[in-house]
Amino acid sequence: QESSLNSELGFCGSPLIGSTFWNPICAGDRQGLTVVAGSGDFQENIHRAANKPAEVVLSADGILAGSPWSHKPRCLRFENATEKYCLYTSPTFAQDRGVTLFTTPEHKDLFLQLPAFTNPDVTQDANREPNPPYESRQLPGRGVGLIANRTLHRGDHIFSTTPVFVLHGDIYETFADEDRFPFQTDGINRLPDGAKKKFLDLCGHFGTDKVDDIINTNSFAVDLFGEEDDETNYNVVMPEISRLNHDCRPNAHYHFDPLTLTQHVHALRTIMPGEELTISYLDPAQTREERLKALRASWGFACSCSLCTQPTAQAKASDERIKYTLDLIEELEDYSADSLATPQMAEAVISMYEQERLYGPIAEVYKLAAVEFNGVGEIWPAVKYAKLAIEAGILYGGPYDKDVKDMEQLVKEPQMHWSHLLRMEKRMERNMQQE
Ligand SMILES: C[S@@+](CC[C@H](N)C(=O)[O-])C[C@H]1O[C@@H](n2cnc3c(N)ncnc32)[C@H](O)[C@@H]1O
Repeated sequence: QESSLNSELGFCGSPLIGSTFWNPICAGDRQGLTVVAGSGDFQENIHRAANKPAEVVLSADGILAGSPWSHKPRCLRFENATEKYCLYTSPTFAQDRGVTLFTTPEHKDLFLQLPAFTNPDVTQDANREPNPPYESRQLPGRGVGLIANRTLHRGDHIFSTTPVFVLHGDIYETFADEDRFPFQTDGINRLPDGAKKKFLDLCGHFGTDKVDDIINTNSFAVDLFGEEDDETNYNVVMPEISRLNHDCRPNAHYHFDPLTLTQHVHALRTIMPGEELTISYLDPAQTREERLKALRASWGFACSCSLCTQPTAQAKASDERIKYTLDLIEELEDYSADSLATPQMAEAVISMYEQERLYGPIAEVYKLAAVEFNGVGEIWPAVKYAKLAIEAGILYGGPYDKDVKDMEQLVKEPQMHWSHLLRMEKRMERNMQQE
């Protein structure tokens, strides 16, 4: 489960539910023959010159009738591989905001089947900020940030935006920088002026190729197409949401809807006017040292949030709480007969998440508690925690998140849920085997 620049760029850690800030540097690169080619929509003529990348000249003169793309797709292919990755720009996507996809022709066809492309109505409320609950300001030592201009309560919607650049995760491993960079730059140049300006105004911090630097610093990692463990990782840049700075105990969280290609941001707790809106760029259930290291490596700053600047005694207690909860969560996620998990253990984890102010990820431990109570046949506490998991899960993973759906099933029919009496049955089986 995890997501901006794909958050855990530096150490490629496991992502949080839904989209995650990601940093593709961890994907590394590989050198290979570059091919500039047309997509499957166009006839390709490949010309190879000695010691030079093969180049493909498109035989079609213009854009095919009915195509949503404003330019002839250009493609890259690694050596003799069959897979190629092409640039597709739709200037009309999301009420003419526009988007460039850098993906395979096969995935391009899947994108075109998404409601985001087939039904423009689904994105009509995205990217619109008639009366935003924040102002954008330059902040000392942290660049641009967004400051709340009115009181927000937990669950309040802050904004929703669609990406202007969507990149298949495999391009980082497949292509050398010198092949990839010009393509990425071309992908941005093809965008409508408004989207291009919003992208180019974003900050980078690695000081490398401008467009690549902006992608590294500002993209979110999202999973698209396929079943759970078989989904493809994409990096998406949504310029407005990228203005949110990091806090290890943020007051807002985001989730990505893969059907509408829209990222939604909501308040996680009460936010007072004048407070900066923040999200977490990484899995917040890590020790201070781990968080500081990851933030420095992936986003180039020394975190000065309230948690990272606590006095030593509090910081040590927080680290110990986090390590302890991670051990307990491992036990709770063990559904074998040997697990020592109990409902009280799950409640202890909830309490520690509250002490840690982990108001987004707490969705996951509410679920563990619901399952634990249902596992021993205590239906009403199970329903109570399932309801809490749904409330927090909608903010954390979105209304269509699989954990939210699972908890809705538990509330509806606890005795029919996969967890009902699971713990008791496993332990009885084990006892019988031992006798
Ligand atoms: C996704 S951008 C956030 C918006 C950015 N401040 C801007 O001006 O566009 C990430 C960059 O913002 C800065 N940043 C984010 N959170 C910060 C924080 N808590 N303290 C200092 N700098 C931060 C870092 O330079 C980081 O690389």
